[in-house]
Amino acid sequence: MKKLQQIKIEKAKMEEKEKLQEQDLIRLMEDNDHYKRQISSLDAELESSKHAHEKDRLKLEAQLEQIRVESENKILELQCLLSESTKKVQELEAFSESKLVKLKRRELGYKHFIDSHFGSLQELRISSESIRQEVMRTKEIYVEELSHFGFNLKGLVDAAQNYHTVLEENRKLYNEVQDLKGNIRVYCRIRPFLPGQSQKLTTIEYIGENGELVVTNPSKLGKDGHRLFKFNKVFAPAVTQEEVFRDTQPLIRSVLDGYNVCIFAYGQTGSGKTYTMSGPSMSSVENWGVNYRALNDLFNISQSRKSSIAYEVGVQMVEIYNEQKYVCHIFPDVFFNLRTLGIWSTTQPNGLAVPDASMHPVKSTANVLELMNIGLMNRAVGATALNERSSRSHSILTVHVRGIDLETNDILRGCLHLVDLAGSERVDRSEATGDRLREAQHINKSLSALGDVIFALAQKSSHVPYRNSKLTQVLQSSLGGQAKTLMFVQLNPDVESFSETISTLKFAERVSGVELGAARNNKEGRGVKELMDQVANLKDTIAKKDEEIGRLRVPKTSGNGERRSVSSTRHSSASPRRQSLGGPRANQISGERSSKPTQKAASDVDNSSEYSDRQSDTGSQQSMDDFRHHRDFFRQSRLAVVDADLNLGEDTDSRATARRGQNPNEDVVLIGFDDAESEERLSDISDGVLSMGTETDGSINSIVEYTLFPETTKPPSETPEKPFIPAKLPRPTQKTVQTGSSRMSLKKSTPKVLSSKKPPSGNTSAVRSSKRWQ
Ligand SMILES: Nc1ncnc2c1ncn2[C@@H]1O[C@H](COP(=O)(O)OP(=O)(O)OP(=O)(O)O)[C@@H](O)[C@H]1O
Repeated sequence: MKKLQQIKIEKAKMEEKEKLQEQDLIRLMEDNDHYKRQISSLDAELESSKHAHEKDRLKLEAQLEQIRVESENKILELQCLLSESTKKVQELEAFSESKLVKLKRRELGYKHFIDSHFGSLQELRISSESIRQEVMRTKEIYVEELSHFGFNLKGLVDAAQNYHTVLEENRKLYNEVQDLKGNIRVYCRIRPFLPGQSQKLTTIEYIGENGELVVTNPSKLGKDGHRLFKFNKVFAPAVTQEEVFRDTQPLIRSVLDGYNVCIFAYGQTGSGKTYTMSGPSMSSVENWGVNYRALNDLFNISQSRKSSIAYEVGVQMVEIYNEQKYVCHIFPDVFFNLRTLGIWSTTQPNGLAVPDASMHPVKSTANVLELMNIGLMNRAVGATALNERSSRSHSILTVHVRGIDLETNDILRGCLHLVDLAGSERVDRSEATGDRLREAQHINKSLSALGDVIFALAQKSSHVPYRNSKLTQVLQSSLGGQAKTLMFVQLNPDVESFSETISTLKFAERVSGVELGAARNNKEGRGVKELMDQVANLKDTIAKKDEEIGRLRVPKTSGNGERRSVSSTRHSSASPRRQSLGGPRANQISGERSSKPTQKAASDVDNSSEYSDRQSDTGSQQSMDDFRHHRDFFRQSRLAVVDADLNLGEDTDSRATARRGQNPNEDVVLIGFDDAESEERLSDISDGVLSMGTETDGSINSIVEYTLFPETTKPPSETPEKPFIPAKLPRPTQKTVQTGSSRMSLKKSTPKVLSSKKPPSGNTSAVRSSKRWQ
């Protein structure tokens, strides 16, 4: 049992063990499955990695092949480069070899050069030593010469210190010479016939070298047909612009010395005023008129003086039209109404009479030419727009000069007025009305005012009527005082312009006579003049006798021949002025006239001019006495004529006074004469009268007042009462018949001249009464 028990225990153990073994087996079988599965997955993995590896291997082999090809190419390239480099190295070796050879050669050359220069240096050293010795010697000479120069320089310094004093003295002397020549000068210039006018008859018979001028009245034969005038200078038609300027030049210099100068051109339309003042064109220098030449001169002189005086130049270019407006041509927008412009009442402290807004600084002639071109262009435009106004307006170019003396800081101020006056023709003959009449009146007024100012200055009158017109106001600074005045009297030689020519010449003669009557020259001048008159008269008598003898000897020739002989005799006369100076012969004529009024009327142009001659001869004192004398008479006569004219039979004094009180301009229109003769007579006589009216109040009224009564201006002849007889009012009709032919020709001529601008029309009598002094 025990054994069985043991066996049983052993059997249980055996069974236990078997159970464990079974479990192990199961586990091992599971492990085996697991491992089998693992092995199969590892197989699959191995297979895939084998594929991948195979792929990589193929890829790497391809890359290897590519690299191999590339490296083979590279090797080839490198082999090429190597061969090239080898070639280059060989070349460089060859080049450096040759360079070396060259450098060696050059080194040899330098060696030679240095050797030779070394030799020269030795030579230079030797010569520098000799030069040093030379310099020492020269230095000694210099010192000697320097002391000599110092001595000379001292003299120069003294001279330089005196330079300013000498310059000042020179200026003074120069201007004294100018003063001696007279502060008012009159140059007469005769225009040549224009192309196509060569067939025309001329009124100019003789031009003397000393300013004598003989004009012929084509309608009067014999002696009465000739008139003699004397001016400072007469320029023949052929005289060039340069020659005309040569006689004007000295005045330009005065402007730079601080003087005021006024140069104006007077004459009828188309007589060459613009030609003389501006020239026909600016393009050619030889045609330049006074304006351009004057400015050119100003700049040239100012340049030559620039080391001692610094000059500044400014120009103004204005136009006065109808006494109301002026246009600044350089600045066409500047268009002022003079009536509202207070500045016109007096000259400004800076010497400007017009607002300095219109002033333009200029630095050279080219500058001026440019400005004047603009000005002329603007004027041309204005002229078209305003119906060719240029002939009926005064064009004024004013040059202001300011100089600073660099040594003393003194300031010099000079002013040059260059004036192209309005046409001076007798507008009254053209029967103008409306605007034209107004223009005529204004031109008359301003030209008369200009004459009044000149005469007032000549008479040294305490009152100079500058304010009577805008023209004289603008020119105020350059008229009177130290100012110098030059008038160009422009003549048209055409016979048709004879009447205008005579009027112009009479005006000019009176202006020129002004200077002759000046205090300083008068004393010496008159004695000489009287003697010259006597000589001239004697020569005249001899010539007459010769003529008579000639006539008795040879058969009587034609009228023309006779006339020629008269004129030729006259040419040979020593003093052509004899006739106009009014010696004993003139008195005789005057006497005849008063006793035979009908004969006198036959040539009233000459009558009044003879008076004018006498007037200039009698001197300023006499003139002033005459003036006072006549003025009283004018008043009486004027009143009488107003009365006669209106035929009212009332108290003339009160009527006239009342009328004057109403409107000063009314007289101008109302006092008229229908008779053409009286019209001409009035203008002629105005020559002799208006100049005396310098101390009037200057209105148009007063101008007309003194213009209308010609006879009263006749100087007293033997008996002082005679001039008071208004012998020319009224004039017998018979006289008109006697002078009919000459009058016709005169009357025809005037409208012709005017028609070149614009044919005027209208009421004669109205214009007539505004007769201006010519
Ligand atoms: N000395 C001269 N030589 C040649 N031609 C001249 C001379 N003077 C004037 N003329 C010519 O005569 C003509 C009229 O001259 P200009 O225009 O100067 O006269 P004006 O008096 O100024 O006239 P206006 O009063 O109309 O201005 C112009 O054709 C001008 O070229």
